[in-house]
Amino acid sequence: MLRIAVPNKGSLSGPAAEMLHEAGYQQRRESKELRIVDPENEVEFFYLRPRDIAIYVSSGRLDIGITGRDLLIDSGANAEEILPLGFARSTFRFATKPGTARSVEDLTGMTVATSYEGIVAKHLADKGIDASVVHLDGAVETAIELGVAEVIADVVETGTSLRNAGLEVIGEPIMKSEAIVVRRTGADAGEPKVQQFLRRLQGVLVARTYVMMDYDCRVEQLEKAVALTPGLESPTVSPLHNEGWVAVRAMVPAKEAQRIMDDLYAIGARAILTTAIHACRL
Ligand SMILES: Nc1ncnc2c1ncn2[C@@H]1O[C@H](COP(=O)(O)OP(=O)(O)OP(=O)(O)O)[C@@H](O)[C@H]1O
Ligand SMILES: O=P(O)(O)OC[C@H]1O[C@H](OP(=O)(O)OP(=O)(O)O)[C@H](O)[C@@H]1O
Ligand SMILES: [Mg+2]
Repeated sequence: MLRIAVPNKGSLSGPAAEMLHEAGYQQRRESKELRIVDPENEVEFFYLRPRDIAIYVSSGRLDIGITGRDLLIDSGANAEEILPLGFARSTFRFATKPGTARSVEDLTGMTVATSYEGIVAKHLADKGIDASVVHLDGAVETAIELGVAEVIADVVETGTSLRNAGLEVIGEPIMKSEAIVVRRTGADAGEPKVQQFLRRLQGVLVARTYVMMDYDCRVEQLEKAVALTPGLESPTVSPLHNEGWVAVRAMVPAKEAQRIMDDLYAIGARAILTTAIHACRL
């Protein structure tokens, strides 16, 4: 049975459960459940604190985990990223009150409050900056106002939390993060059960980012049309009953679907349809 760690709370937990559900796995019914077995898929899910997941996986007791890239790096655990999942995207940045510091180099001698001590201490050491780090569990934006630190280092997505606290970012992002699948460093990623799990999640990612496009076009326009919809391998082209026309079917990126439909229409394609993909294996 494959043993998988899933975030039990916070920004990662809802989208992770949703993705697993879309991939056909049973998920817990109540947020208090800490462990469930999905016998049909031969998987056991452990609902753990996102911050602890890389540590459990590195111990080898759990085969796979879903966590954030920033949490993995901060933990220093012996685990590695094997698949990015595209949700809980964020940056990790320094911020302070306007006028305190203009660049990261100005942080020398200051105190930085953060929940990600591992990332911050390493970043400062790599840059050769001598600053102290104070660990806080969360809501670090308030630390400056309350005099615990001059600078914070925190997760930034929209920037609303920083703006509300009257803070501005300093320097470039320390790192970019998103939800990821982790595995113990050096563990056999080719194991069939692990591969099947990854293929299912990849299927969800593709189903979320692509749509199926169908249209009819004149044979003379086929090459131009196929250039607009090359598909993943190559589009399916079938003859129509009316001579001189073909039907084309190809997967296209969902974000570009409307533009592609306009371009296809402009070269004479008609009956252009897009449909959602519910699941796939590439
Ligand atoms: N506002 C946000 N937007 C996108 N991702 C976020 C956001 N806040 C946190 N994350 C990501 O979620 C992960 C942190 O998960 P965690 O559950 O520990 O924190 P949280 O979502 O802030 O919840 P908590 O309320 O427990 O602090 C990290 O990978 C982080 O980058
Ligand atoms: O840039 P934004 O869109 O505002 O998002 C970033 C904020 O979201 C998270 O906070 P959360 O609400 O999880 O609280 P926390 O600080 O207690 O973790 C994170 O720690 C930032 O504070
Ligand atoms: Mg948080």
